[in-house]
Amino acid sequence: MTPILQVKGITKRYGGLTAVNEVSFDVAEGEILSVIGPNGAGKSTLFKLISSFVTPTSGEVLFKGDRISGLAPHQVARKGVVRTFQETTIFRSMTVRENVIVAHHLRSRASLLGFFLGTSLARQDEAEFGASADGIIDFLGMGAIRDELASNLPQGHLRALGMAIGLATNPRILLLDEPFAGMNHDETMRMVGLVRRLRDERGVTVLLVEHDMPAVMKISDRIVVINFGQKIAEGTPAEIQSNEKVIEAYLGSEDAAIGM
Ligand SMILES: Nc1ncnc2c1ncn2[C@@H]1O[C@H](COP(=O)(O)OP(=O)(O)OP(=O)(O)O)[C@@H](O)[C@H]1O
Repeated sequence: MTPILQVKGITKRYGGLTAVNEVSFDVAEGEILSVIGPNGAGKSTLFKLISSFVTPTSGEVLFKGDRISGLAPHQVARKGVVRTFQETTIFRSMTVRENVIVAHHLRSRASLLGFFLGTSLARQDEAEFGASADGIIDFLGMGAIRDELASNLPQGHLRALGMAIGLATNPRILLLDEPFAGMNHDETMRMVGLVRRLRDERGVTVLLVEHDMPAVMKISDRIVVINFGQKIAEGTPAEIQSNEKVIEAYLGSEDAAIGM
């Protein structure tokens, strides 16, 4: 079966600096794959290359066998490859539900202008989007804060809202940028459970960049390790934890040791 995502020899140079260097890997449909590596290794750049926020210097990314590199980020998102958290737009003066409804307009037939002008197509979308938004909010266990203004939400809830906004675009692949950052153990475990359910119940393929090693080891089917822009290892959590190159890359870095 063709992998849902293929990263093929992708390179990104900024002037003399090679942020990502000839990285290749495949992602199978329904897989949870983490990208890890010391600070500055090139993980965020790799995510931006996959979601087409930056253009590769060379190499390409294929989604379901079609090249997506070179498309605009919104075109890639419409195809179903959605990056969330760092560049998610949350309208702080809107409620949780309103934010999730507005996010549906990325896949809307009517334009966002139509939504504000109240055209009939937009009104039809509105009813459909309201029901879908409620489904997502319930799925994420956010029912109690449905009508809360985003400006009143603490960090953990804002993150959940970021995920709800990502889900509103009906992704086939969700790219999560440090989903556990700033969370305590209980919040992290709750988020781990949610990501698993996303895959199990909605069939979403998940790629994540994360520094929280215990969470990465718990959640991932497979891990890709990047150091100085290059892929140095790829394998199951158990394989990665005992990989000499990986242990060496992490020695002396700010991140906690790879083992637990
Ligand atoms: N827009 C840019 N212009 C110039 N250099 C950049 C740019 N974006 C990233 N870099 C450089 O590319 C390298 C990789 O950065 P990147 O943010 O991808 O690493 P990272 O692994 O995500 O780091 P962290 O874990 O600290 O978030 C770094 O040396 C960074 O300074």
